[in-house]
Amino acid sequence: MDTLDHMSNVPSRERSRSSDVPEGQDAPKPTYAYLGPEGTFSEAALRAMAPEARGLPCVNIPAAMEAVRSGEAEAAVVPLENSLEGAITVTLDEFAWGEHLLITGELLLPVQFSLLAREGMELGDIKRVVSHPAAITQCRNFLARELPDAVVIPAASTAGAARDVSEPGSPFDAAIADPIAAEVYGLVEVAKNIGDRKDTVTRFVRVERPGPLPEPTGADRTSVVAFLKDDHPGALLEMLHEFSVRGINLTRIESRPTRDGIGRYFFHFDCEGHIAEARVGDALAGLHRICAEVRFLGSYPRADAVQPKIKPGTSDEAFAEAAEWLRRMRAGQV
Ligand SMILES: O=C(O)C(=O)Cc1ccccc1
Repeated sequence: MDTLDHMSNVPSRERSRSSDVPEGQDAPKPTYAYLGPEGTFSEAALRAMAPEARGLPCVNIPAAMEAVRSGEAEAAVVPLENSLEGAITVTLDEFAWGEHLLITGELLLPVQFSLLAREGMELGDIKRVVSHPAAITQCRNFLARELPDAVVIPAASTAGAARDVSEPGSPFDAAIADPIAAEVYGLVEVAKNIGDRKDTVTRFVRVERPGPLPEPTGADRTSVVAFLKDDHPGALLEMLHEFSVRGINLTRIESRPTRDGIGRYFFHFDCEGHIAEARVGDALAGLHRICAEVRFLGSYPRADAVQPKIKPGTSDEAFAEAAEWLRRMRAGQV
């Protein structure tokens, strides 16, 4: 995968809510919250998406999103899914349950993991490994093969784990993290590129307070959360039908517990297209009619710039022509 190609599609447009800057003065740098501390993959994603931004490291993903809600940050960059293990559920749940935020951009970040330890440590010395759960699950084979007896402990972030390992008297022997974290925290790479697959990618999204949407580009993605009205046979099929009948391709579907009891779920959908396009708007309105609640999470340019194939009869022109036909019929102009 060509990283820069994907990164270059990040929209440059800033939805700045700051007032106009007087002539001769530099615009203030926007503040972007991210899962800290320095050296996380989230920080790498943020630097790629908004090189001009001031980074605000946060203790966890919900705190980064909360910094946007409170106005402490203009935006946050948070991981949403990875190509090996799927969803980052804490992010999905924050979108579904937290106060409304909008996704305004995305980035695909190729991710490589290293095993970092203090100088002098060797693989055979490592008994306690610490890292973010998303890193641990992507390095399962390495851990089982090379460190079968090691205890693996989850941490708030990869770089936080590396920082913990670097501290004198640390209870941990090694961290799984970005090689960059070795430089930041004075550690050495005991093993490099230890991911179960060497080509994993994490999708990050930029999150902002509700406001104007990014303009459609022709290669967009739309994200929504849908809560069922009631549990009945075919309820999921009915929701999927709203997309399929309008020729809309889904790019991700996830069920998450409603927290009301076993067997009760709500759904996250990502689909191709922009809510400004007739077929997508119509599908979301259809979902709204049949669901208890639909939370619109945003329409934003796709990082891979892939354009959807428009099925005959589902273009904006086809919708406009059909609406005009209906108007004529209703007026008796047969
Ligand atoms: O902990 C980090 O560095 C993060 O940014 C979260 C994460 C962990 C593993 C892969 C991608 C993102």
